[in-house]
Amino acid sequence: MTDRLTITRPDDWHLHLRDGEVLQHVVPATAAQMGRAVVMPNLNPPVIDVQQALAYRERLLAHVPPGSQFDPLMTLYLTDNTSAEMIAAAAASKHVKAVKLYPAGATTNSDSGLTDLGKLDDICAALTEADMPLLVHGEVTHNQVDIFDREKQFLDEILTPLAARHPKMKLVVEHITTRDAVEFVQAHHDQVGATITVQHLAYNRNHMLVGGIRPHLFCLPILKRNVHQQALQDAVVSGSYKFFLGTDSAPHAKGAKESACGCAGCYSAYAAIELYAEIFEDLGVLNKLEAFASFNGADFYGLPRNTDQITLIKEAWQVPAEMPFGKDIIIPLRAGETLRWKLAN
Ligand SMILES: NC(=O)N[C@@H](CC(=O)O)C(=O)O
Ligand SMILES: [Zn+2]
Ligand SMILES: [Zn+2]
Repeated sequence: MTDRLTITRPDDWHLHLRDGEVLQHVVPATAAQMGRAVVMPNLNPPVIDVQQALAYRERLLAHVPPGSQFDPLMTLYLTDNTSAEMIAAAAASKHVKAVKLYPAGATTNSDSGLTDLGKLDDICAALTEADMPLLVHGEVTHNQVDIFDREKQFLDEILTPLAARHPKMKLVVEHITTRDAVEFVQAHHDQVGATITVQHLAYNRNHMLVGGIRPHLFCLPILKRNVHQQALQDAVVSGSYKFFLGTDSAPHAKGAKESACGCAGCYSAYAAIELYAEIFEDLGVLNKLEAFASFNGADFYGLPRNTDQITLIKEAWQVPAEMPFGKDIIIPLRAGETLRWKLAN
């Protein structure tokens, strides 16, 4: 039985850190384990240009503990006003690594998202030119489309033709949740990859809805039926280099989740690598954790792999029932439960 696992330091290729006083909690949590994280730009108001991204990065760096080399990789939020010049400027900056597409209204703070997807072609041409990836929250937002079908419909309606028109553009389908998305990624060339979260590997919609509604498992895209969870598990078991770690850790205060109109998002960053390790072990592929967590994403982005290592120890510990979150508290994923792996420090 493995009771110690040393791997190259991982990176989180999809992370929400928010802003303001909660940074004192969430930045050190990720910096304790990840070498880098792709920081999502859906602040309110969103991060739309290089200047804002660099200013946000400074606010993040102010909370990185001394001695940590944690490097926040910044993203720009695509709006109807994003221009090819703004993308060229982002590519020329050292710290902006990608552009994020939120269809307007798709998720938390996406009201400034692209309303006219017809504008995407110019953006994609500029991204291809800059060799910068387009990150997508892949869900359509039409009222008539069922929430469980929104990812598949986005793939069929938007991403399949877009990838065909821009075959050289790097495209990351973020936080995939369906068998359709796994097949989409597998069917494309190496320029198309995907992030997979802890919650979409560990849960399906029954976990969220049977025996009572569990608001802390509500995230977007929403948890799907078990055959889709199985397809995501098969994708990581396959060891394909097209899939990589992206927690989509998306913290919201307890009250914002336990509400008549609760926010979407799970807080997993506090123990991201431990949570993935447990899942990979359950799937019998602990030996594939390192590539998923520490190699595939860096290779996809064309960035060097981290050179230092982390060690996980087989040591049971209990996740706190709640954690401080600025003036609020937050209920982490798996609150009160026992985790099997612990990061050594
Ligand atoms: N994943 C979520 O459920 N929520 C994210 C937004 C997102 O990534 O779609 C958030 O910012 O809260
Ligand atoms: Zn999203
Ligand atoms: Zn997200």
